[in-house]
Amino acid sequence: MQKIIVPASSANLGPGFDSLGLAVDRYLTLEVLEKMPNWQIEHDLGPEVSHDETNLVIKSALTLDKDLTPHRIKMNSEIPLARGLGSSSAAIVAGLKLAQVLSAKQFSDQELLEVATKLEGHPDNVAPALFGGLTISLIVNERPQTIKATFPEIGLLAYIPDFELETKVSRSVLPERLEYATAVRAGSVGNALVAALLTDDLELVAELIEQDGYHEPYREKLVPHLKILRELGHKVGAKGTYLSGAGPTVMTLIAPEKMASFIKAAREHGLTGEFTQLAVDQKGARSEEI
Ligand SMILES: Nc1ncnc2c1ncn2[C@@H]1O[C@H](COP(=O)(O)OP(=O)(O)OP(=O)(O)O)[C@@H](O)[C@H]1O
Ligand SMILES: N[C@@H](CCO)C(=O)O
Repeated sequence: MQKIIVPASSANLGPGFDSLGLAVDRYLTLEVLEKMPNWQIEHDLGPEVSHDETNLVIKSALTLDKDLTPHRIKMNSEIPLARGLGSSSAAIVAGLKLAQVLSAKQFSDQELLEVATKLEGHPDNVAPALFGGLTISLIVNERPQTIKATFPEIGLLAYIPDFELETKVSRSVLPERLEYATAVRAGSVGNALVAALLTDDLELVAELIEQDGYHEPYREKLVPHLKILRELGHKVGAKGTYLSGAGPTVMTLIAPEKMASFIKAAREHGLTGEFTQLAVDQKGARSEEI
């Protein structure tokens, strides 16, 4: 039997809006079971996620190859829905990997990236879900491209609030236009953040990852815990806090030995969501025979 494994991902990393993404070790898995007259996907993700060919996983698979033979699929996901940890991208990438497993045709990594980006709308989550690690992505000449890089050695602590925030809602508060000077500054901060990440300059990362000018200032009202966690991070010497994807999850770069006091302080400030330590997934989406 084939098993497909796809990591969660944390997008933006502050000023890398719609571009930077990091694969993390929470997983969506598919088990490819017997052939069926119609597609059937078993899961316990709740009533809003369908069980037939309208499911995002199956729709994505059929986008790559519309002639796939229907199968029974078992899906398990550790990635919470609509929380900023790339659940929709993981589902899309899992569907593309499913097509790769079932189809007689061959698909290149570039084809997978192109179809996944088209389905998700931007490449920042699908690229790390596909390839693992830290990815720097963009769409140039209408083609998505991505560069895989190494993330510095630092702990990752996610705060996952107990409410959902759909990407389309979180994008609806963004402005249609930015002042020229604001855009220039936001771009230069993003460039320097990438340089700081690639040169392991964690002090500079800590400063720049909190200097986004593209999305966080507009989303703050939807995610009031971002400011609280950022300020607590400064007190305990964290290496930066940012809104993960479209939120509401907030990610803090912080040494593991500082996590307990950070969490304790957050609880004292009334934050009741889940704290979870994450690690970078280096492999990205994969399929294996079990
Ligand atoms: N395993 C899945 N199977 C089918 N549909 C899914 C699955 N996971 C997510 N989805 C769909 O994607 C929606 C969530 O996508 P959304 O872009 O709002 O959030 P996200 O991908 O979790 O967060 P972000 O893009 O900010 O990291 C769900 O409401 C559901 O419709
Ligand atoms: N870059 C995207 C990630 C979520 O899909 C956003 O922040 O809206």
